Amino acid sequence: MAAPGPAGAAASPSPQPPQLPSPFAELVKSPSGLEKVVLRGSRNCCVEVYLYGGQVTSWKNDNGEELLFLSSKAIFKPPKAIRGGIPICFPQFGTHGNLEQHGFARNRFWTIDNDPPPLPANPAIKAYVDLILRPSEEDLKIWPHSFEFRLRVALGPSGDLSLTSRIRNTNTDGRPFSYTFAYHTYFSVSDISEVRVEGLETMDYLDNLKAKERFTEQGDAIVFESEIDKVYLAAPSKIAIIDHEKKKTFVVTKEGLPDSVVWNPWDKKAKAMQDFGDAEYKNMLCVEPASVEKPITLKPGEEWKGRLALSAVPSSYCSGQLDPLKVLQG
Ligand SMILES: O=P(O)(O)OC[C@H]1O[C@@H](O)[C@H](O)[C@@H](O)[C@@H]1O
Repeated sequence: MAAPGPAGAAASPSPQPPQLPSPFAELVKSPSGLEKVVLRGSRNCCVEVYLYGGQVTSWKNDNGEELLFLSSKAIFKPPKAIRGGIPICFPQFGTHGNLEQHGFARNRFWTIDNDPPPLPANPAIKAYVDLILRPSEEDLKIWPHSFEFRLRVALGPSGDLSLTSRIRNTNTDGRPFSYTFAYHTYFSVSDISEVRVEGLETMDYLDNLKAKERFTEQGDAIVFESEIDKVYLAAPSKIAIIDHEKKKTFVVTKEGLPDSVVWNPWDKKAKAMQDFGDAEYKNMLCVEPASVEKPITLKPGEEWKGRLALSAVPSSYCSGQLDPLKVLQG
């Protein structure tokens, strides 16, 4: 029996934080009061995932260098989604439907899922966390479908970050549902005018700045001189973001996600966003593996899987040595 406290009342044990299956994952409270899971890898390698939005907000390499962009003006207070990292757009990407822009998953509280159905085993991955989102009564009023959305965030031994989403239709009334989806990934870059994206040249895209009209990308790799908001269709499974100044290449690998959005608000839109610094557009680029053009449809009991894997490798492109095909084909 517990010993009585000073006032004679039984001492209540201090609440224990939930145990996570990975010894390299820890649940902590951020200064904003929101909870986040910290995944630790070798040396200074580290990933942070907020339960709010199921959102990765930080990915650091061995040297402790931040690889994702998070706005200095990001608001960590519901219902605002956190500006930066990797927001999850579900069940709607952008304005492709009647829901709020980018759907509601990014501003809901997810919970830790300590007993998810197994994923293919990868013994090399020691730092991971599984989250789950189910719709609330309120959510069912705006999107009348029952679902389970399981998200695994994993930090690989060489510092690679992967996100695996599994979405299951749990409707009991026999109805299918359809959705669009994106991993709205904000990369940190040295200077947007020194960046090029390879893998999307010659692709068809829908231009969000031109009423979603369809065009074909011309010429070489994508470079940035003004606002861009394009949905590249049937994009390849590997895309390279080459940062000349940092001599770094991000390799974005996607599975189950045919499209890829590329977004930078540039100066005018940056100024109009309350949670984004006026000049921050220079230091970020969104490349967002997505399924936008053709919504995904699931019948009751069916499950969809979409995976994003990110790695950051040194590049020597500025000296003209890098063969883009080597980056894209491994
Ligand atoms: O401000 P939000 O809702 O986070 O959206 C940011 C941008 O997200 C991009 O994915 C969209 O293509 C843009 O049209 C949008 O402006």
